[in-house]
Amino acid sequence: MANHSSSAEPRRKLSFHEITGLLHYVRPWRGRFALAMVALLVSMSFGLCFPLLIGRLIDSAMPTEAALRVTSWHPSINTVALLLAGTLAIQAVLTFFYSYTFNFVGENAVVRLRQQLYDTLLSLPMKFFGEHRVGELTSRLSNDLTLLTDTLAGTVPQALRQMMMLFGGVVAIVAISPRLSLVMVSTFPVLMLVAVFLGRKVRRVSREAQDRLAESATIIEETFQGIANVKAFTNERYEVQRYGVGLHAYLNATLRGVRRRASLVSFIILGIFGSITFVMWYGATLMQAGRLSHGQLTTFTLYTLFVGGAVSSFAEVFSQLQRVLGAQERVQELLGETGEPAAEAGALERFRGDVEFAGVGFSYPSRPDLPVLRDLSLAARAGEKIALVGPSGAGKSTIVSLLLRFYEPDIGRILIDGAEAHTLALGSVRGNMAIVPQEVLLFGGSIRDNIAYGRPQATEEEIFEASRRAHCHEFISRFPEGYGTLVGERGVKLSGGQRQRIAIARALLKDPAILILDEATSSLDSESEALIQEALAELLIGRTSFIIAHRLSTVRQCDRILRDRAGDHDRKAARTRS
Ligand SMILES: Nc1ncnc2c1ncn2[C@@H]1O[C@H](COP(=O)(O)OP(=O)(O)OP(=O)(O)O)[C@@H](O)[C@H]1O
Repeated sequence: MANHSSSAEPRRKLSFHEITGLLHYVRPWRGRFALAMVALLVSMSFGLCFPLLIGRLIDSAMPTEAALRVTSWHPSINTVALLLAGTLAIQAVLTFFYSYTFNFVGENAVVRLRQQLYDTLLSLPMKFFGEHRVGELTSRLSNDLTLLTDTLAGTVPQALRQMMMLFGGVVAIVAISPRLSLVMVSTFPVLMLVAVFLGRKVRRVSREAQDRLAESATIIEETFQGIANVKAFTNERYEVQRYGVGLHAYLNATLRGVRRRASLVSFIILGIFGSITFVMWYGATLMQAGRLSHGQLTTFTLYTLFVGGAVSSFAEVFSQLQRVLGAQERVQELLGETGEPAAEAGALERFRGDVEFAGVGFSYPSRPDLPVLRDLSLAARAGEKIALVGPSGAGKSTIVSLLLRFYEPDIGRILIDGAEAHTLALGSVRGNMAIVPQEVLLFGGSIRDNIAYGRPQATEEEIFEASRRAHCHEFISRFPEGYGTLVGERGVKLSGGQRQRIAIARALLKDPAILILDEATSSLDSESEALIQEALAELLIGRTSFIIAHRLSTVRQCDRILRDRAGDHDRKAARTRS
């Protein structure tokens, strides 16, 4: 997945505006960031003094005529050595400071962004989650944001550093010997042109190799997903062969890339050493003619290395910036999605529990041509129990989703206590409802936390009370750590019946006016079943309940049945009090 996305990364033009846009994320720490910048600039200035001092050190040892002509300042070897030591010490301290600060700001900025993104994602409507894959969203939260941290903490400072090296270096070499600079610079365009040309070819091939690898990964994924099929049809050989063909294509593309990369590397090494030799040769002739001192040539060579290093690092900086701008665009896209109006149950309005569906028609946004509900009408007075019965795919869960306002109906109205649901605060609508699902999902935490999920501000006593009424107090108390017992991967594993009763306790704690119950289809032993039935009876009292029913006994206890016999949307409501 990661491979694939990186290989599919489109090439894009970098604009100055976009790059500076990245700095937007560090605004809350702009003081520190600016200070780190200053430290970086000062540290680099000291770094640029280094070749100069080394040159002076050599000239102090060999005070030739040419050396004496360079400057009137002729310090002793030890003075220069001390200055060098001082420069290095200051540089070390500043480097520690700026690299720590850039990382501090980068990490903080991205932690904040992660939080913001998670916040936005959670507020998005269900429609959004129907259209995006979970893998894609977690990849945004992890990969894209990690890339952003690396850039803010690493690439931005690196780009600044290299830019300074380049300009400082070029100015220095021109100042030392314009002639020699001309010779050096003349070798550059040829080198750069060939490197860019070869680099482009390498990139194209390595992208192709990544695509081939992603394709063969897809073969593995498909095979493992359908492993039962593969084995049943004894197609193992066939799959191995299919994978082999994919791998071969990858290998061919990779080797093509390797050949090109090898020629690029050998060319670059030849180019660098060749131009240094060329420059040194010309420098040596200047030195022989007494027009350049030993120290100057050394200084010149060191600056040349600085400039060469800076130029060669730009390719990497650019590709990193390109990748991060792509990532940033995707993150911004997500941040720009419109969320649901705040669903927190702030000022909760207490509903009576009258619910009415009036001529409701609905199809899912992803499949607009396939109506799921057509002209559904149903009125439930406060406290009534409605059984939703019908074959799989009839639309029972869809009715519940509309009630919870995960989606809005295409036509018709849903009324709660006589008011149109979409005019009520979303927080109040959901705050007045609780759902006991068929498969209860417990979070990795304590049993107490899991029950309090229904009302996080509930007191300990209220939690105990809800557990007693849901018949789970007894089994929880039997655990050595009681309500503090951890559930989930690292804790105890609860049975299906126990988890259901915890979900009932959770709903009791929430004390909703409207209850949605998706009855479990799996059969439990009769004792567990009896406990759940008792707990449910307690929970249903005085609430409007929508029960997705699978058992006749449950249906019998309901006031009304909404039935879809064949999934042909021919629904009729019938009163069947037994
Ligand atoms: N998120 C969705 N996007 C698109 N179509 C959906 C979505 N959820 C359900 N459907 C479709 O809507 C129809 C009704 O589904 P729903 O889940 O409401 O049925 P159900 O009666 O609850 O079935 P079951 O008893 O199997 O849970 C089905 O045809 C299903 O394929």
